[in-house]
Formats: sequence, C-alpha cells, structure tokens
Amino acid sequence: MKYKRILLKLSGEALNGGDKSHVIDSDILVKFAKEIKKVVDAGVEIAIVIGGGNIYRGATADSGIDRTQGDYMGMLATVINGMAIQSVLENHDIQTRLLSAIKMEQIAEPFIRRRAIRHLEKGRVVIFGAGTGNPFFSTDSGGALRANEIEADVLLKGTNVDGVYTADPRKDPNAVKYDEISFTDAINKGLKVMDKTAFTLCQENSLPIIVFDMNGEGNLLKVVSGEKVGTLVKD
Ligand SMILES: Nc1ncnc2c1ncn2[C@@H]1O[C@H](COP(=O)(O)OP(=O)(O)OP(=O)(O)O)[C@@H](O)[C@H]1O
Ligand SMILES: O=c1ccn([C@@H]2O[C@H](COP(=O)(O)O)[C@@H](O)[C@H]2O)c(=O)[nH]1
Repeated sequence: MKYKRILLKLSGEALNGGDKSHVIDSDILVKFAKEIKKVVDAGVEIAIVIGGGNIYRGATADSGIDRTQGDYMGMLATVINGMAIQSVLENHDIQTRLLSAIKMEQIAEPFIRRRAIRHLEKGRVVIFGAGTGNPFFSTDSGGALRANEIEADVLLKGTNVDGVYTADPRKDPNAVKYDEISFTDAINKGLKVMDKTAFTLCQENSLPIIVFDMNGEGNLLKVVSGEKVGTLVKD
C-alpha cells in the first residue's frame, strides 16, 4: 500500500443518498463500511472525520439561530453521523473508537491525540467527532487538523464528485476535472470543493489531499494503493 496511515474525510451530505427526506440511508453506510473494510484488511491505519451536512450546517442555516449556536449544533450532528458509522463498521467486525472534540463521555472518548495514535497503532478505526470543537470551522478543516496531528500520510476526501473541477461540476456542465492541482491554484481559483482553511493547513504542512468519488466500488482501496483515482492536491 502506498499510504500506511490515512485520514478519510467523508461527506455528511452523502449519507442521505441524495434524498433529503432521509437523514441517514443505511445502504450508503453499509456501502461505505464495506469499502473501509477492504482498506482495514490491507493493514492500513484509518482515521475518519465525517461531516454533518445531512443534518445541520451552522454557516448556512437560515432559521434565526445564532451562528455560533448553529455551529455547535452542526458539530453535534457530526457526532450523530460518527455514531452511525461506528455502529455499522462494528457490524462488519471492524474495531473502532469514537473520539469527540466536545466532551460527551457516555458516548465517545474525549479527543486526546496520543490515545488516538495508540488506537490506530492497535488497528482500530478512529472516528473523530465534533470537528475541531470550535465554531467558525468546518469538518474539512477538522479533517485537515486531525490529519496533521496524527501525522497521516494523506488526507482523502471521499465525496460525491470524482475529483476537483475548474468549477462545481454539479452546477457547471462545462467544468473540467484536474488530475492534479497545486494548493496555491486551488486556493487562488477559489475552488469550493474544500474550504480555504483546510487547503492552507495542508499546504503549510505539506500534507497531500486526494479528492475522489467514495461511491465508486473499490475506489478507496485504489487510492490508498497509489492508483490514480480522483484529483491529487499538493505543492
Ligand atoms: N471546483 C469543484 N470541484 C469539485 N467539486 C466542487 C467544486 N466546487 C464545489 N464543489 C462541490 O463540492 C462538493 C464536495 O463537497 P462535499 O459535499 O463532500 O462537502 P462537505 O461540505 O464536505 O459535505 P458535508 O458538509 O456534508 O460533509 C461536491 O458536491 C461538489 O458539488
Ligand atoms: O470544527 C467544526 C466543524 C463543524 N462545525 C459546524 O458543523 C457543521 C457541519 O460540518 P460540515 O463540515 O459543514 O459538514 C458546519 O457547517 C459547522 O456549522 C463547526 O462549527 N466547527
């Protein structure tokens, strides 16, 4: 395998399978668990950060709720998704630990970096809940932060598009996919596939990012073994 320790950022929004009447589609969770198991069985250490977009996003919520309060609600949403993925991974005989950036000891360990690394070394999949634990951030930034903290070899953004495009491919049919792009170009061109904070944190610490389609069967394993899938973002 090309990468020995990875941080997989999963989109929360992907969990509803495009159907907003569902919060979590169990078929999608099972599909993700099967993909993750292939990589666990290959001996790769995996940490996961999951978004909360299927439940709540503080920044875009237009409900008269204060931004900071909304952001904390969004962080709680990521813990709900983390609990869901934990359960389904365990149903597939994968050992897991959920670590939360906001203390909630009945359901998750508090985030302690050294413990997270120890769990990874023991072959457990570590799920980081509640993003960075701070409002005004996103789970992309949380993923970038945790990836750097655990000294992951790569940050993998498993999403519903197959890479980084010149514009949002869901809005612009003429958008063209990059096989590779530099952090500077991704930031300067204002590409919205990840937020600037996440790109900057990875750029400053020379941590490559690969954006790929998590729905493609075998894609995660291909990415981890070094096959050219998705878009590589690096210096
Ligand atoms: N230049 C671009 N290239 C590729 N995707 C783009 C681009 N600009 C915007 N996007 C959008 O970015 C989205 C990828 O982000 P994703 O849905 O995983 O977001 P997220 O904010 O991490 O999700 P969540 O908050 O649900 O976890 C795609 O759905 C795609 O439509
Ligand atoms: O560090 C963080 C992470 C997340 N939030 C809030 O949670 C939601 C959901 O996360 P997504 O990355 O959008 O999936 C986000 O919109 C923020 O409101 C946060 O405040 N801090």
